[in-house]
Amino acid sequence: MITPQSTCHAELSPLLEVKEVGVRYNNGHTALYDVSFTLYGGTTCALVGVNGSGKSTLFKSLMGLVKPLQGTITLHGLPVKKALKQNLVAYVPQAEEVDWQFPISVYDVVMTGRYGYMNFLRIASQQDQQKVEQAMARVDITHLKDRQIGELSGGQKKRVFLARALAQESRIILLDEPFTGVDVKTENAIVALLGQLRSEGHLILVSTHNLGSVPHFCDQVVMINRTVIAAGTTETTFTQKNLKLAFGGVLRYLTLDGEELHDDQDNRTLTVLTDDERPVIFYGEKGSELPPTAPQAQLQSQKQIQDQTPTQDKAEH
Ligand SMILES: Nc1ncnc2c1ncn2[C@@H]1O[C@H](COP(=O)(O)OP(=O)(O)OP(=O)(O)O)[C@@H](O)[C@H]1O
Repeated sequence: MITPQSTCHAELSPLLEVKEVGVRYNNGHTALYDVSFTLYGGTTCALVGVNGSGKSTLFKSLMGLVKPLQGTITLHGLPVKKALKQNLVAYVPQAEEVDWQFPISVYDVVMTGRYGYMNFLRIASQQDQQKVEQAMARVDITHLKDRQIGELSGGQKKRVFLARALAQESRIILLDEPFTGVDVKTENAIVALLGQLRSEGHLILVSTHNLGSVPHFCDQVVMINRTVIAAGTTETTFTQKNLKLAFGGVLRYLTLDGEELHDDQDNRTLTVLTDDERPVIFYGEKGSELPPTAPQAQLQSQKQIQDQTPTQDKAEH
C-alpha cells in the first residue's frame, strides 16, 4: 500500500482512498475485486495493467459512473457523490467514451468544467469565463476556441479535455490514457503540465499503456489485474518482478546493462520490454533473472533504444 512517507509531498490526510473495492457488471463479469490503495496530494501515479484489467472500471468507480458491489471509495475524505458535488475530482476520459458528433464548441466543452460552480441556469460568471480562458491558454488551445469539437485532431481533443479539467480546479485529476493518439510534442506538453500540477499539490492518477514514460513522470505506480498486483513508489514498484506479475507473458523484452546507462553507484539494470510496438523500460536488480519469455535480442547502447522509441515515429496531428 502507498503510504504518506512514500509520497514527495507527505500529507496527513489522503486525497484518495480505495478500500477493498469490488465491481461486477450486470452481465456477471467481475471486473475488480478487493482493490485497495491510498494516494496523497503532490503525486503523479500511473495506473497500469493489461487490456481488460479494470483500469477504466476503476476510473468509472471513482467518478460514480459505476457503483461498486463492495468496498469504499473516499475522495478528500468524502464519499464519491459528495466529492463530485464539491468539484473535488476532474476526469479526462478515453477518446472512445466521448460523442464527438455532438455539436459543441471547444470553448463550451471547457466551460462544462465550470458547471459545478454555477446555479441551475448555468450562466457563466466573469470568473468562470476567466478560468476557461486561462485553462485554454495553459494547454495552448485558445486559437481553437470557436471550433467544433468533432473537427479536431486526436491530440487537440485531448488538450480540450485537459483544459476542461483545469477549469474545474479540482485537486484530484483522473486521466484515462491521455497519450493515446497524441504526437511527441503534445505528449511532452502533457507530461510537463502534469509535473506542474503535481508541484501545485494535485493528485494525478493516470492510466497508460505507454510504460516507457512511467519512470519519467510518475512517482507512484499502481499495477492492477482485476485486483492490485503492486503499489508504491515507481522506484520500488516498477520492477521486473512486478511487471512480470502484472503483464505475464504479454511483454517481450530486451535487457541493457552497460556503463553507458548507469553510473557505477547505481546497481540497477535497465530493461527494455516491447509490447508489440512500444519499447518500455523498467528497473530491476543487477543479475536478476529475466522472465521465461526470453529476450529476442540484447541492445548494446542507449542510442539503439532511442532509435526505437515509437513516439518519435508518431505523426503530427
Ligand atoms: N459495461 C460493461 N459491461 C460488462 N463488462 C464490462 C463493461 N465494461 C467493461 N467490462 C469488462 O470489464 C473488464 C475490465 O474492463 P476495463 O475497460 O475496465 O479494462 P481496461 O483495463 O480499462 O482495459 P483497456 O486497457 O483495454 O482500456 C473487461 O473484461 C471488460 O470486458
